Amino acid sequence: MKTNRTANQAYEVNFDGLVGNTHNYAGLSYGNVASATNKGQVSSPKTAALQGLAKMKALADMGLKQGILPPHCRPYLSYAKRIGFLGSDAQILAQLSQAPTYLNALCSASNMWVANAATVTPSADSADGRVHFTPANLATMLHRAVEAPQTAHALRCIFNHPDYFAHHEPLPTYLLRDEGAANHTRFCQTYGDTGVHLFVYGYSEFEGGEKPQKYPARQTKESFEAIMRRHGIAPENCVFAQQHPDVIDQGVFHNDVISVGNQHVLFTHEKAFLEQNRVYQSLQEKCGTSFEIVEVPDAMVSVKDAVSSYLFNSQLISTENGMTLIAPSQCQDNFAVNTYLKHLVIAHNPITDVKYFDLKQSMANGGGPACLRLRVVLTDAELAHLSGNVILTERLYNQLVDWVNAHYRDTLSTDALADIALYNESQNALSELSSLLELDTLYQHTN
Ligand SMILES: NCCC[C@H](NC(=O)CCC(=O)O)C(=O)O
Repeated sequence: MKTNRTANQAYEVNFDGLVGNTHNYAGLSYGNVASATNKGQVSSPKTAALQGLAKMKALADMGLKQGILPPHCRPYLSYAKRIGFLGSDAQILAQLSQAPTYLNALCSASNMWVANAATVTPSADSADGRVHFTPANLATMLHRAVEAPQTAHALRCIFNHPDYFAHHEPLPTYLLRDEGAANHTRFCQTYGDTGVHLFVYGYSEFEGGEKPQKYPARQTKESFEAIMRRHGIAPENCVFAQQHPDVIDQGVFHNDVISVGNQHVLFTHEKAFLEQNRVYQSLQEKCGTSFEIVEVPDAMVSVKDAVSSYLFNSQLISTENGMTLIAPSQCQDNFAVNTYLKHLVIAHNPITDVKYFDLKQSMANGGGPACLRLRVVLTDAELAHLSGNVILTERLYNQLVDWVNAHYRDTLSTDALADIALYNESQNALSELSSLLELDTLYQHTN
C-alpha cells in the first residue's frame, strides 16, 4: 500500500440510497433473518426515508461528502411487460395482484441498499485511470435482480463523462452472481493512493469446495475475478477470501454483515472467513506494516449477536480524531455488543468513537447503515464532472424532507401494493424528484 505522492486529493463520497415510497415487508430475502422475521409487518415508507435522510445529513454535517442515489420506479411495470403482463397500467396491476411473487418483486424498495448497487474501482486503481462501475446483477433473488437495469442507468446518468467514468454491463450469468460493494473492501493510506482490494465471495463455482448448507451463497469468486479484469485492477493488489459457510448459514448473507474496513483498518469478526489467518497474512503482505486488524472475538460478540445488532454493518469513517463507527441503534440495545463497544473506544486501536442511528425501518429488512451507502472514491476533478444535483447540501436535504412528507405514506401493508393509487403516487413523486436532482432522463427508460 504505497502513498501516491503525485495523486490528486481524493475523497470517499458516500452515496446513500434514498428509500422509495413502496418500502414494505414482504419477507423476500431467504437467508436474511430480519427480512424473514418481519414478513407481513406494516412498514412506514415515510419514516424509512426520513431515517435515511437523517443519517445522510448527520454525515454531511460531520464534514463528509454525501451523495444520493435515487429510488427506482416501482411498481416496475415495464419489467412486468417484458415478462408478458400486458395491457393498461391498471390491467397489469390487476394481473400482478394474482401473481404475488412478481408483484412483491416488482414493488420491493430493496434498491435502497446501494451497497449492493455496484462494485466501484477508483481511478487510482484502474489501468486506464478512470473510475469503473459494474452494477451488481443480484442474480440470486428476483426482487433484487430486477434492480440491475435501473441501477446501471442511474449510474450512467450521474457519472456521465467518458473521460472520467467507465460503465460496464452487469455480469451476464448466475454463475457470476454478484452483490457488489457489500462484499468488497478497499484498503489504502489516503483515499488517493493505489488501494488493496479484498473481494469476499460465498462460493467458487469453478473450484467448488465448501458451501453453505442452508442459505444461498450470493457472491461467487468468479464474479469478482471478472470485475478485477474488466476494471483493470492489478491482480497483485487483490486478495480473494471466502466467507465462512457456517456464518452464511447463521444469516450473514453479505460480508458487510460481519466485516467493515476503512483506509488501513479492517474491523471484523473472528469467524468471518475460511482460512482467516491466510486472509490476514495476504492483506498484511500487500498493505504493509501500517495495516491494522481489529478482530472481535466470538467469546465477546457471538455471530448471532453480530447478526441481530448489525454491529459490523456500521460505516467506519475517518475523522480528525481517528475513526468513528456509524452504528445502528440496535447495538446499544444488545448487552454483549454494547459492552464490547464501550471497551473498543477506550482500548488502543484506531476506532475512537461510535455514533448511533435509528434506522429501524431499514433494519427490519436486514439493511443497516453500511447497506444504505455506496462508497465512491473521487478526486476533485471527478467530483467536478458529476451530473445532476446529487451531493447533499442543507438546501437539498430540506427539499428532500419536504418531498418525502408530501409524497410518502405513513404506513404501507403488502396488501396495498397492487393499488393503482400507489403507482400513481410513485410516478408523481419520481417525476418531481428527477427535477430536484436535475436528472431529466433518470426515469425515461422505465416507461
Ligand atoms: N445489504 C442489505 C440488503 C438487504 C436486503 N433485504 C431485502 O431485500 C428484504 C426485502 C423484503 O423482505 O421485503 C437483501 O437481503 O438483499
